[in-house]
Amino acid sequence: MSAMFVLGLTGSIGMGKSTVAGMFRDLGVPVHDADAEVHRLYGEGGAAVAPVAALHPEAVVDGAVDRRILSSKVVGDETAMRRLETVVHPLVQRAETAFLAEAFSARSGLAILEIPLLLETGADLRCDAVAVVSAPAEVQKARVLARPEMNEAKFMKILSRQIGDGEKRRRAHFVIDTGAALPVTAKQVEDVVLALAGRPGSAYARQMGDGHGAAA
Ligand SMILES: CC(C)(COP(=O)(O)OP(=O)(O)OC[C@H]1O[C@@H](n2cnc3c(N)ncnc32)[C@H](O)[C@@H]1O)[C@@H](O)C(=O)NCCC(=O)NCCS
Ligand SMILES: Nc1ncnc2c1ncn2[C@@H]1O[C@H](COP(=O)(O)OP(=O)(O)OP(=O)(O)O)[C@@H](O)[C@H]1O
Repeated sequence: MSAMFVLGLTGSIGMGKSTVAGMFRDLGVPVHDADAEVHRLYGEGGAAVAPVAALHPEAVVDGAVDRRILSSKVVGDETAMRRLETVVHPLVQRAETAFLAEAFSARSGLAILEIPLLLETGADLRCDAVAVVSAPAEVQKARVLARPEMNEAKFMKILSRQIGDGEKRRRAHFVIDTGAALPVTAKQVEDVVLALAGRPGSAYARQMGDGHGAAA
C-alpha cells in the first residue's frame, strides 16, 4: 500500500464541517474531529479539566468543563482565548497523532483531520492537502444565528478570530460547496474521495520521522 494521504478539512463557523465530515465517514474514510476531541477533553476525567480549572475555576462544574461558562470567559478576550488554546491545542494534537497511527495501521489510504482552526494554527502543515467547506455569508449567518446560545455579537467575535472565507478558499486544494442542497454537497465529497484515491501522501511520514508511515 502506498503512504496514507492526510486531508485537512476546515471552514468557518457554521459552514458545514461536521455535516461534510459525516459524508466522508459514510464513504468509509476515517475522520478525526478536533471539536469532538475538545468535548472529550472537557468531559469528566478529561485531560483538559485540571488545566482549564487552573485558568478559570468557575468554569469547571462537577468535574467537567461547562462550555457556556468558559465561553463567557474567553470569547471576546484575546489574552484569555490564547491562554486557553495553549492548554487545549497540544492535547488535541496528541489525540490526532494517535488517530493517524490507527488509520495507518488499518491501511487506510486516506485520513481526514477536521480542524476548525486548521489554517489559523498552521495545522495545514501536517496535511497533504486542504479541503474547505464554504457557503454564501448570508447562509452561514442564518445557520449560526439559529443555534441556541448564539447571538450576532458572539458570532462576530468568533468570526473575527477566524481567517476569512475568501482567503480560506484561496488556500484550499478543494472547495466543497455547502450552500446548495445536501445531495449536491455529498456528490462533491465523493468527487474528492475519487480524486485522492491511490494518491500517496507524505505528511504522515514526515510527522513520524523518516522510515515510518511511508510505503507499507
Ligand atoms: C470557546 C469555547 C468554550 C466555546 O464553546 P462552544 O461550545 O460555545 O462553541 P464551539 O466549541 O462549538 O465553537 C463555536 C465556533 O467557534 C469556533 N471556535 C472555537 N474555538 C475557537 C477559537 N479558539 N478561535 C476561533 N474560533 C473558535 C469553532 O470553530 C466554532 O465554529 C470552545 O470553543 C473552546 O474551548 N475553544 C478553545 C479550544 C479550541 O481552540 N477549539 C477549536 C479547535 S480545536
Ligand atoms: N449542503 C449542505 N452542506 C452542509 N451543511 C448543510 C447543507 N445544507 C444545509 N446544511 C446544514 O447546515 C448546518 C451546518 O452545520 P455544521 O455543524 O455541519 O457546521 P460546522 O462548520 O461544523 O459548524 P461549527 O464551526 O460551529 O462547528 C447543519 O445544520 C446542516 O444540516
